[in-house]
Amino acid sequence: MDKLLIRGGRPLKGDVVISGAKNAALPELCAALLTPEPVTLQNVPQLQDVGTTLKLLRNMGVTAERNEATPDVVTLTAEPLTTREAPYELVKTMRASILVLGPLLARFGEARVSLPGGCAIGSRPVDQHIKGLQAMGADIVVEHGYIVAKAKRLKGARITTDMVTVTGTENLLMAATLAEGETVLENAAQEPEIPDLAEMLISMGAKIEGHGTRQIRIQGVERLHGTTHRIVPDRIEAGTFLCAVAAAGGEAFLKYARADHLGAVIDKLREAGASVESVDGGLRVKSNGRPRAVSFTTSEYPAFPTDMQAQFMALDCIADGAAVVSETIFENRFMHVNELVRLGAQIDVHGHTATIRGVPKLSGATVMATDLRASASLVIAGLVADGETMVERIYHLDRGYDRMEAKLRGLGADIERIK
Ligand SMILES: CC(=O)N[C@H]1[C@@H](OP(=O)(O)OP(=O)(O)OC[C@H]2O[C@@H](n3ccc(=O)[nH]c3=O)[C@H](O)[C@@H]2O)O[C@H](CO)[C@@H](O)[C@@H]1O
Ligand SMILES: C=C(OP(=O)(O)O)C(=O)O
Repeated sequence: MDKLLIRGGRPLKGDVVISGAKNAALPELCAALLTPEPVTLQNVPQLQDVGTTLKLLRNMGVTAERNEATPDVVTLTAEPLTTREAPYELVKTMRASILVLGPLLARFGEARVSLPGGCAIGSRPVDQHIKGLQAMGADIVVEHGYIVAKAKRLKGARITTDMVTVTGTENLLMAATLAEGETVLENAAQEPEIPDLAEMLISMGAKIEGHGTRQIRIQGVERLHGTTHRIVPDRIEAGTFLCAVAAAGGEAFLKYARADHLGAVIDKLREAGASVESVDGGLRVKSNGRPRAVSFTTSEYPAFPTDMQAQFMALDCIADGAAVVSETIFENRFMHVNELVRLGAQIDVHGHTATIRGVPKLSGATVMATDLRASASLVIAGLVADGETMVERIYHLDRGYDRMEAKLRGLGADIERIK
């Protein structure tokens, strides 16, 4: 199993290119199922979850070709399909596999998708996806660990989800594009990946309004056609590099990073004392010495993202003062705390709240990554710690970051992958 060896204490300096967003790429790859015509995606990040999604789609008969000269361009053709099934072996490694459910059901009238099951950060049920599709007339049973769904043609409906769900909104949005009549999604997620998906679907002939707001209206059409779409830059990857520079010191230019998608994170970084500036083509970040401790609460976009909680906590670990961090989205998303403590951090957890008392220095040790963003948090901690930090189980990191250690090395970090 690969590990990362980090020799901490070096400031970061230089330019880094932000890749396409994992959380936009995954639904957008699945959206290719909605049409028999070729769909080309540009700016596809090179990460494990994309590989798993391509495997899942190919397993159904989709042809998916990466352009050799430009590996960030993938063309998919979902015709003919040999099966409408997403097997457990593939779904278990990536919860976002549930995103094939809506498109399969909408275009083919049937789908058999393994239940994703629990994962490190919480139980993560998909009841809202199922409830929404049932409201659109689907006949759904859960048997032998699979969601088995059938519908002659989905019918438009008004759907109010019990909570804001990102992939739930995406699944229902994709399904509604081919349904008969109008669908109104109330309490829809507003994360930037949703309008990006909606723009892609519109370019395929879908009729969608209100994406990026709490209410999305979709007029179903008979069929969708092929398209070429460029995936939005990854705001969480950008946020991770912003935190890394603010914690480790130095300054960097993040090419393609978008300030308008990172409002809450940038506000908190400024509160911590870093300078973050929107410049032509990206973001510039500069550390102004030891950060100040900053408290925050995770919530739905546009509030502070849960996917940045662990990385910002690493910054708070070496900040001046104490911070209180509340996690409101996932019930078990403090798995990084015990590992940060192994590096010398002072953190107490009570339920959904962590109190961090900043220390002047962390000290390198061997730590174990437990989930994707926890891994990124340990890498940031390793960059600021004295001596050597070994981060084990980085397959979690590889799931969602495009060549992170190479990008950090480009900024001057002393970090290497141990095979
Ligand atoms: C591939 C992708 O885009 N993943 C993101 C997506 O995950 P994902 O879409 O899985 O997260 P959701 O927005 O659905 O989850 C929000 C909350 O709703 C709950 N819930 C959700 C659906 C459901 O049917 N029932 C239910 O109870 C979840 O357990 C969680 O507590 O949004 C999360 C929240 O911003 C991010 O951390 C993930 O990076
Ligand atoms: C939790 C995450 O992803 P996923 O929903 O794919 O598990 C994440 O990107 O931080």
